[in-house]
Amino acid sequence: MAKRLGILTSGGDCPGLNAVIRGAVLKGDSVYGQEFVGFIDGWKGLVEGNAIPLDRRSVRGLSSQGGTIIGTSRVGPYREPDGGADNIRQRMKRLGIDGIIAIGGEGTANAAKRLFEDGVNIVGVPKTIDNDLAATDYTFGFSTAVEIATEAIDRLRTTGNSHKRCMVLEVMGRHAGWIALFSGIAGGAHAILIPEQPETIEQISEWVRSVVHRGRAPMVVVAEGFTFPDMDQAHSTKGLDGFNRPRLGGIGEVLAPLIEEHTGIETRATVLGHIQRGGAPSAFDRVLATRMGMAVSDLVADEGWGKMVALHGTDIVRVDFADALANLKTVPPQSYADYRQLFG
Ligand SMILES: Nc1ncnc2c1ncn2[C@@H]1O[C@H](COP(=O)(O)OP(=O)(O)OP(=O)(O)O)[C@@H](O)[C@H]1O
Ligand SMILES: O=P(O)(O)OC[C@H]1O[C@](O)(CO)[C@@H](O)[C@@H]1O
Ligand SMILES: [Mg+2]
Repeated sequence: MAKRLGILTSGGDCPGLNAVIRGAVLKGDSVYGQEFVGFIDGWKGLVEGNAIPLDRRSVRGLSSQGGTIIGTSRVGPYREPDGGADNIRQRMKRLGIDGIIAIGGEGTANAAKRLFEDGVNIVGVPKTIDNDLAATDYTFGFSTAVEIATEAIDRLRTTGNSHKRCMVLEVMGRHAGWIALFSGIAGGAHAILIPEQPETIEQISEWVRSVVHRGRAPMVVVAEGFTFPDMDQAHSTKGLDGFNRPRLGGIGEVLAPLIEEHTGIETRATVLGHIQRGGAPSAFDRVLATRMGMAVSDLVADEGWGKMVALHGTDIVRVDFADALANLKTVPPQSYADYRQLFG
């Protein structure tokens, strides 16, 4: 049985990461006698051998804390000169680590899958506020992000109503519009624009005008990955991230003046940004993250290398990395079409 485990958090942070760490350490310690270390700043800490001990005392009170106490980064495990499976296996041997628990999104899971195929003992826990991992029905962090975005919509509506303005709220969602869709429905938005379905400015303006004709102030929610039909990639003016992908954000600021130009209605944009990723997790996310942490302790006790824990219905199950990564979970066209009937 694997006794000494290294935990890392990789990719964007997400409310609930600390609750996973706490759940794993508490269950591992009390049920299996497992010991844990935390690698600092994701794969970087593993590659550089930078680890801190994680015992019961160090995870005290963690389930309500946002962020990750062991840090995160977008540095990959194959980075030269110290990365790669051989170096990592040697590093683990030197530190007496039997297996790695990688908590992260799709990129982290892809890196973990590759390490597993190269002979590293590794398991995964899925995380992302975007909720776009097909492996699991919900990821922790998503509920928190939706709560924050919904509160933002509620607040924007009172100021929009007072000034009779059109308000545009931009939320995260690179490939999937789940945060936009859920918060938009919860907040009664008049149009919800998601990466999965381009819409023309003419259509958006028609929805906005019809709201104004009813004497209401329009509320539009747009995901950062939304595109107009003539755009071949999402709006990006902020350079590349650590893994050379365009940093998104700012489509709301493009959309607002276009709405104003096409409708004559004064329009303001707000970009919610990292506020939706920071701070305390919702109660739902704390519970989900704690359950996933406890389940991953069981998984390593069974030496279920190459698998991730996931939520299926109300159960926490185990899935192979390969199956988990087959597809991204995007908003189904039919589901969007149903809600779209309510726009305007
Ligand atoms: N296919 C891959 N092979 C090896 N390493 C990868 C692969 N994909 C991603 N990585 C590494 O793993 C890191 C984490 O992935 P990424 O930055 O996409 O975050 P993530 O885990 O998907 O979380 P987020 O949801 O915030 O994007 C990347 O920055 C990159 O260094
Ligand atoms: O600012 P960062 O850390 O690069 O992350 C931004 C990205 O992270 C995500 O929230 C996914 O975690 C995306 O929606 C967004 O594009
Ligand atoms: Mg990613």
